[in-house]
Amino acid sequence: MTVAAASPAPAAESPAPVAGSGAMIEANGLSKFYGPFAAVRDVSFAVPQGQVCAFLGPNGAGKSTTMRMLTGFLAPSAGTARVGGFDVAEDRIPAARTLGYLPENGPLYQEMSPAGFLSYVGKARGLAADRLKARAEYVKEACSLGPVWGKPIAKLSRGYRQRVGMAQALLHDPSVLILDEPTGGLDPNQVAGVRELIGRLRGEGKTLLISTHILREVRAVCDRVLLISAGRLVFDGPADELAGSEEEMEAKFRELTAKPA
Ligand SMILES: Nc1ncnc2c1ncn2[C@@H]1O[C@H](COP(=O)(O)OP(=O)(O)OP(=O)(O)O)[C@@H](O)[C@H]1O
Repeated sequence: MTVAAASPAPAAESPAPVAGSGAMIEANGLSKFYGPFAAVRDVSFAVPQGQVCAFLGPNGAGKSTTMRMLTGFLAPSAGTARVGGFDVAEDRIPAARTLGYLPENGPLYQEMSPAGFLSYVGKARGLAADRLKARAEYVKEACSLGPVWGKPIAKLSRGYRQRVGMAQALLHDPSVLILDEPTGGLDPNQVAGVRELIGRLRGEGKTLLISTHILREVRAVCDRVLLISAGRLVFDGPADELAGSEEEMEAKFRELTAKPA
């Protein structure tokens, strides 16, 4: 649920600088066990400032679980996560100020309009009234929410609901965005709109981690690919290193994520 992303904290000021490795997103040996089942096993990576990184994997591979641990919404069984240099478990408030998160299932609070919902989220994050007004105008335009600004979220199409989710993730102008399937269930025009928005965010120097199933989009917008299969990281490198053409990329994806016989 999207509002959870607003819960940790007031976001009045910019956080202190990134420390340590200089990475904006860091997974250090992250694991999540449900009983004996390992949803995520010993996943480590670091995303530098300004990089747009795709997080790929088959259904059930562990993408959402990893993202929830990176955003501090799920406690890992082992390992640590840092955003903007802040440990998401120990330094929750500055980590939350640095981070915008689009969870898998988009925004709820169905009876609210996008305007009301974003105002609610902004206040929960501690944005001052004039800043909230300015940021709401920005996300309204950036996410093309003008036509539905005053309509109940319950009445919106899936594409518009997804944009409301993006708008809440962007509202406090975070330098890191973790987006769980921002193009899930969208039509090609809507996918193109998300691609454009990601390009704009890249231009603003944001650091992005994006899970997706659309390999074509990865080649279009991402600098780097992290591929997870059965909870383990099986590839980490530039998209063109994974494969030259879209067909080759699909073949490589299947090869790297094939279950052992
Ligand atoms: N609370 C839970 N209890 C038990 N198993 C869980 C729980 N949450 C997730 N899992 C399991 O962990 C594995 C990883 O799930 P996760 O949602 O992270 O995958 P995913 O890569 O995001 O998949 P999708 O692309 O379908 O969203 C799956 O097998 C899932 O069934």
